[in-house]
Amino acid sequence: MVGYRKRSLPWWKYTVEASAPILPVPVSLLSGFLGAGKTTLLKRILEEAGDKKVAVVVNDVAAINVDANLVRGTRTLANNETLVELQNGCICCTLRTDLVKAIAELANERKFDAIVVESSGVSEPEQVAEMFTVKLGNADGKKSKFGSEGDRRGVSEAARALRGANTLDEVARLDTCVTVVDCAAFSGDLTTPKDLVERFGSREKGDGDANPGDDRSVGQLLMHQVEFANVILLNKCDLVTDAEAAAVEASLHALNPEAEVIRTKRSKVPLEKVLSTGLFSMQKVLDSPGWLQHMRNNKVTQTREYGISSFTYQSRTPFHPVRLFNFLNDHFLVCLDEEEDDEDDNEEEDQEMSEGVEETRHQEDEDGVEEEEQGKPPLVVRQQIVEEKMSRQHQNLGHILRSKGFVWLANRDDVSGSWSQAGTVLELGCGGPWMGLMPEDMLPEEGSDEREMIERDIAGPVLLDRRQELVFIGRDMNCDAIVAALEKCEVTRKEASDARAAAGDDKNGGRYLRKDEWKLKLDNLKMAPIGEDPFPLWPTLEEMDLRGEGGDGNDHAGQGHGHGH
Ligand SMILES: Nc1nc2c(ncn2[C@@H]2O[C@H](COP(=O)(O)OP(=O)(O)OP(=O)(O)O)[C@@H](O)[C@H]2O)c(=O)[nH]1
Repeated sequence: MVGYRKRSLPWWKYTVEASAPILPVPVSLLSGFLGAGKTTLLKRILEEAGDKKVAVVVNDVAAINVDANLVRGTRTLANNETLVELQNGCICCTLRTDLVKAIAELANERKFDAIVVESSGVSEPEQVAEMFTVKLGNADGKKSKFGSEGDRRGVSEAARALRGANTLDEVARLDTCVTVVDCAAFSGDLTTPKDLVERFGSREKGDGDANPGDDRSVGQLLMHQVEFANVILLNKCDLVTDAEAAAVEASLHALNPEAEVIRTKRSKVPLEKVLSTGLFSMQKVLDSPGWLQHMRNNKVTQTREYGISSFTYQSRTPFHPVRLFNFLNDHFLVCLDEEEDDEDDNEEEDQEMSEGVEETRHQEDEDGVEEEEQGKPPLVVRQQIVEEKMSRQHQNLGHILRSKGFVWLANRDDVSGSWSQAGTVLELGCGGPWMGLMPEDMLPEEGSDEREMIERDIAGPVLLDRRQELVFIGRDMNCDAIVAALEKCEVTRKEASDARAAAGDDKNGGRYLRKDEWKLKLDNLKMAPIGEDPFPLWPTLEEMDLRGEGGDGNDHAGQGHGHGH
């Protein structure tokens, strides 16, 4: 028989070990639009936390932290909970290092069972999540290259707060991303013609959260918050009928099938659904958007309840740029970016990317804002334009909530187009080189899932992976009409032959070309009489400098298969 000897520890060991929470402390990140119910949820968490010690970090972009005052105004902070206010900036851009510092300091107090961060309405949870794994410094006091020059002090302060840890997640781990959605405002926010300042108020004027230089659309921001969530609270259900709530719930399930969607009134939810759930993992949440799952699983169509459906449009014929633009412009507000991201502009920013942090668009300087605003029609006019486009869309195609993927434009054979639509706004810009043109050693490892997906897309040595692949998620969508409309945008054999003939390649009117080859080298494609090529120039393969800092294989493997926000 094995002997057993009872050992006792000195009393101080018991107290320390029994009460000090083990690092890393779980962090819940609350996102959601202005007025969705985040502060209401936060107050509820504090009121119902019982024995749990919860620290809160509240971010208000304005100089006066209204939310902090609201929380402080309740009796909820009576139990030694701590409230940290981060104001005059946004935790996903200008206050990133302040956030790391605040969380690290709270975690190192070793008295909290959980930390809850309430972000401002305009912040993107993905940008906050990235901060947990950014290397800020190490025990030797070395600092990583991170942040803009002006933020070096912030970086060293944050690094110091980590007390020797390299990354925040060594002391505090992101545990749950909760997005609160206002059920009554969801559809309106997706289709609003308002810009962020009109929707959220202006930080500059001190009446809201948005930065006047911020060109993100309201619908795209909402979509990012919904897609990057483990738990979605569908709040304010008291303001809609059951059927309306069910329809929004079905939409959210389609947009993010991995998230748990919980209908709430006044953000009333069992705390175990939002605290210490253990649900967050970066890979899982990046993989969770409905469009990506649809694309990955190679699903063609899927029908759900409440008229929600999704399908993928696939084709190996390029679009005629003018016809495509005209079709899009009839049904959406079209934004044509020259490049999907502009973070590759200089070496320093490349370095930041490699550290896992990129400059976000809403901290851009505000140069040119006035000019842009001067050119913008007044809201009533934009409202009218949107109503016309939406009514045409609903009548011809149904309600398209979200579509995403990439496109092949005739006369741009080397570079894919990246298509991202949320509600009213559709963005189409350069999506990087086709995978088939990437040097072999820059592709993901052979045998990996990413590599298999790329190989699956290669349609032969000429066409390679050039194709249209677009996932549509919507309500009462007329899939046949969408497919027919997109097919009409494709370049015809006659147009291609004429284009080749115009380039002096007219021996047989193009007929000597193999079936797949007539789709390529259409630089002389005729745009008139229907118009000029409306798409701005995209960088060429040479300009992209595939082997440069910005062109690593993994990054581009993300094209179409990664998160692609
Ligand atoms: N009718 C109704 N009102 C709600 C509900 N939840 C919150 N509210 C109210 O909506 C308003 C905004 O709620 P908040 O919790 O402050 O929203 P928030 O997301 O924190 O908003 P910001 O802090 O401004 O970004 C408050 O007046 C709440 O009382 C709900 O479920 N139904």
